[in-house]
Amino acid sequence: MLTTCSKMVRQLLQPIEEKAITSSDLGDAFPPNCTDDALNGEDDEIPIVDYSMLINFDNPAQRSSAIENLSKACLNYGFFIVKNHGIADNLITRVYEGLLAFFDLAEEEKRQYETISPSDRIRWGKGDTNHVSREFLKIAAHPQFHCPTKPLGLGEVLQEYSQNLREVGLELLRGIEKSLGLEDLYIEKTMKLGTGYNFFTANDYPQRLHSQKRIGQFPHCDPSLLILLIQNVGGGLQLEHRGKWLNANIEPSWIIVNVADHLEILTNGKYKSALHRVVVNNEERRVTLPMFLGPSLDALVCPSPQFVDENHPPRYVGITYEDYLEANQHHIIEGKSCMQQIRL
Ligand SMILES: O=C(O)CCC(=O)C(=O)O
Ligand SMILES: [Fe+2]
Repeated sequence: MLTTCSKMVRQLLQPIEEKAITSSDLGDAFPPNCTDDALNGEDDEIPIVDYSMLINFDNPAQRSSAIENLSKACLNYGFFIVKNHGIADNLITRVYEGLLAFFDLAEEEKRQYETISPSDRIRWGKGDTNHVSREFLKIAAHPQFHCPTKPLGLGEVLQEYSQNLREVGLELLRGIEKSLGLEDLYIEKTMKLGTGYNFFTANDYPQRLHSQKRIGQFPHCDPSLLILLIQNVGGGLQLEHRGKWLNANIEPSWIIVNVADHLEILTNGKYKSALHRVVVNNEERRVTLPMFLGPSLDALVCPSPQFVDENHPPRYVGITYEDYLEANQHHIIEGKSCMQQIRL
């Protein structure tokens, strides 16, 4: 029944053509002349969540205060920095080293991952136009973990990091469901997180020698429930907050988390998917690793009854995570947003 419903929705989705990016597509967020002023972000504060307080179950006052912070951050910003997450600095350093070593491989080694077939769980690509310069590696990490075989050891490091990060992400979701007044494990159960589909996108933005090609990624939102990102050097990522772009000046050992499309759908728009973009730093090569912590591919995601009443009608069509990811002929490793198509 659910599958039929989701299939019908899928047929209703109008394909959006993917097109090459040109300067005329830059929109308000990136005016065609791309002056430095238009690309600059502001250094306002970003909310911080202390993870060690969130998991301090022996100290209810500390845990409540962390949940309160989570709640304000999700409601007023849609993003926050996580400190004291317990993932060893040394493991994070090895992740950056492994990714840099992958991107440093000869191009013919990486090209084997360029194909776009429905069965792909690893995908490599690069873009280098007038405005954008980025190389990426996408890998599915859960329920099955996939990784290129070279460089040696990358798979082990990423898998260990992925397991650690997943635990942090699940704990954050438990805090979030508490902040929303939902029963314990509500998100885990309804989104079938035991088989939750998680993927990574590793991004490599080369250093810039000129003020052009500063755009790493155009403004966008992403699918999944939460996105947990680390970056080897500060600067680059900007998140939209009340009409301003805030610089995510986070240290290599911190995690920046943002609310993504499927938490917006589940909460019927109470928590909003965070709009973000990347404007790269001119001096340093920057590697980032967001993890997209999502529902199970077969989970039907629709506004939960707790957020729907006479005054708050459902704002989104229910659709399985898999159908959402595959809308517009995208494959599930692509991770493209299609919120505008499911808004009611
Ligand atoms: O590299 C970044 O800072 C952000 C990456 C991102 O937004 C993405 O890969 O979807
Ligand atoms: Fe993104």
